[in-house]
Amino acid sequence: QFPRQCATVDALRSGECCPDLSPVFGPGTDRCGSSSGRGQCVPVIADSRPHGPQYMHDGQDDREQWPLRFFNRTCSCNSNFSGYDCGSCRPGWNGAACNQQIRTVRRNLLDLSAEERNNFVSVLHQAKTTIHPDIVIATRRHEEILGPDGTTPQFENVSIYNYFVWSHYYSVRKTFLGAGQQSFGGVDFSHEGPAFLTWHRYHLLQLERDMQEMLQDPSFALPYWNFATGGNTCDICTDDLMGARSNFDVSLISQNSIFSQWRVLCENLEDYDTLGTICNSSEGGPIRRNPAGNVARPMVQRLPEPQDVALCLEVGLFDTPPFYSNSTDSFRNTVEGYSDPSGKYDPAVRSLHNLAHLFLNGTGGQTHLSPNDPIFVFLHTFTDAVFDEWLRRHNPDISIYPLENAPIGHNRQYNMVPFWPPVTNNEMFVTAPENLGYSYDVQWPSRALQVTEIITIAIVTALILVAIIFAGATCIVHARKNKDELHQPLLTDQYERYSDDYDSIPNPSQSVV
Ligand SMILES: O=C(O)c1cc2cc(O)c(O)cc2[nH]1
Repeated sequence: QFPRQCATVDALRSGECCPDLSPVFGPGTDRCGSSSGRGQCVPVIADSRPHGPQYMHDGQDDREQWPLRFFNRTCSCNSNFSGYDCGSCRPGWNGAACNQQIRTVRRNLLDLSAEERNNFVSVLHQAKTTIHPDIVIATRRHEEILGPDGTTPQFENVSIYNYFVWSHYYSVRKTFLGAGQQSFGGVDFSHEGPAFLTWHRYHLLQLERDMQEMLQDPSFALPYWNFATGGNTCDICTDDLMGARSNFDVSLISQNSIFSQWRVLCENLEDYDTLGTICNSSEGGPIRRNPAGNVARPMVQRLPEPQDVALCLEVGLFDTPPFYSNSTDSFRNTVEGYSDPSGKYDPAVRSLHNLAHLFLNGTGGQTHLSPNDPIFVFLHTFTDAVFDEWLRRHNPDISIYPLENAPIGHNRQYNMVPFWPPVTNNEMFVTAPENLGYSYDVQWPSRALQVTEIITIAIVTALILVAIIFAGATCIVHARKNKDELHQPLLTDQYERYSDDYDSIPNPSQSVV
C-alpha cells in the first residue's frame, strides 16, 4: 500500500509521499530522484467523474478518490523510470538508466521441467516468508491511522506474498458504516466491473516485480494454469506444483507440499465488519482446498471447457452498461464468469474465472481470502492471457472503456485501490508484449461449430448439391438436344444429296432423245 518512508506522522499530516531516492545531502534533497532527473514530487490526480449507482455511501470509505484520503502528493517519474521514489523502471525496461528493453515469457505451469517446478515452488515460499522491503500495510481506517495517542501510525510489515493477499482483501472489503451498523457489502474495487481485468493485471505485475527484485533476476516470470480443461480434477494439484490432496483430510493439502505449511491472512471478517478494523499481517489457519468437492453445487464440480475460452474471445465489446456483474454481451463479464461463455448474461451461470475459483472449493473460492491459495496467481495469469489475446484480436480503442458511471473504482481514469504510486485502469488497457514487457506462451483453442452453424452449413451444402445436380441434368438434356439437332441437318443434307443424286440418275422410263 504505502512506502515505509511515508508511514510516519509527518508524511501523513502533510499528505506528501515523495521519498528521497538517495538522501546523500540530507533529507528532502533527492525527492523522487530529482537530483538525477528521474522524477519530481507532484499533486496526485484522482478523477472525480461520477461512479455508478451501486455505491451510495460517498464520504464514508477511505478508498473513494484513491489515494486522496491518505496522500495528495506523489512522485511522478520521467521517461522509463518508475516506482514510489522513481528508483525502478517501468514494466518492460531494465538497467541503471532504464533504457534496456526486456521481454519475459509466462509459460504453462505444466510445461516446467522437474527442476523448474522445484525452483518455482521454493521461490514462492521465499516470497511468503520475506518481509516486503519497501511497503507496509495500514491496519486501521484513516480515521484511526495515527493510533489512540495520535502519534503512533497504524502500519505493519508484511511479507511479499502476504502483501499480494492483503491488497486483494483491501480492494474487496466491505464499507464500515459505524459501530452497531451493518457494513455495506455492495462494493468491490476489483470485481464485477471493467476494472476486473486491469486491476488483476496490475496486481500480478506487482507481485512479479517484487519477486524479480527479491531474486535480483529481471527475467523471472509467473507461469499460468490453463484451467479450461473441462475436467473434474485439478491437474496442477500435485506435490511438485500446488500440492496434492491430503490423505487425512479431503480439504487440506498433502504434507509433502510446502503449501500445507502456509497460513492464511485476513480470516477475521467478523472483526473487520463489526469493529471497523482492517486485516493485519497475522496469519491464521491452513489453506483449505477440495477441488470438485462442492456436493451442494454440482455446477461447480467441473472446470470450464476449452471451447468456453474460444467462445468468450469472440465477444466483441469490452464491457456494456451497466458495466456490472449483470452486463450482457460484455467480454469482461464473460471472462470474469457471470455470463455464459458466448456472452449472454444469466444469473444462474458461473463460468470461466469464477467457475475456476468456485471449483477449488475452499480458501481459493472466497474473495476476501482467495490469494492465500497460490493457485490464485496462476488462475489469474491465465485470465490475463485471455484478456491479452482479446486485446490483440480486437485491437479496441480506449474509448470503449467507460469514463464514468461504472461501479466505484472501475472508471477508466480512476486510480486502482490500494496501489501506490497511483496507477489508473487506463494504463493496464494495453497489449502486454508491446507495452508491459511480457507475453504468454499459449495455444488458443479454435472454436467448434455450434448446432445452428452446422445446420446452416448442411442446408447451404445441400442447396449447392441440388444446384449442381440440376445444372448437370440441364447440361445433359441440352447436350442430347444439340446432338439431335446436329444429326438432323446431316440427315437432311444426305437426304438432299441422295435426292440430288437420285435426281441425276436417268429415269429409265424417260426416253432419251
Ligand atoms: O461466487 C463467485 O462467482 C466467485 C467467488 C470468487 C472468489 C474469488 O476470489 C474471486 O476473485 C471471484 C469469485 N467469484
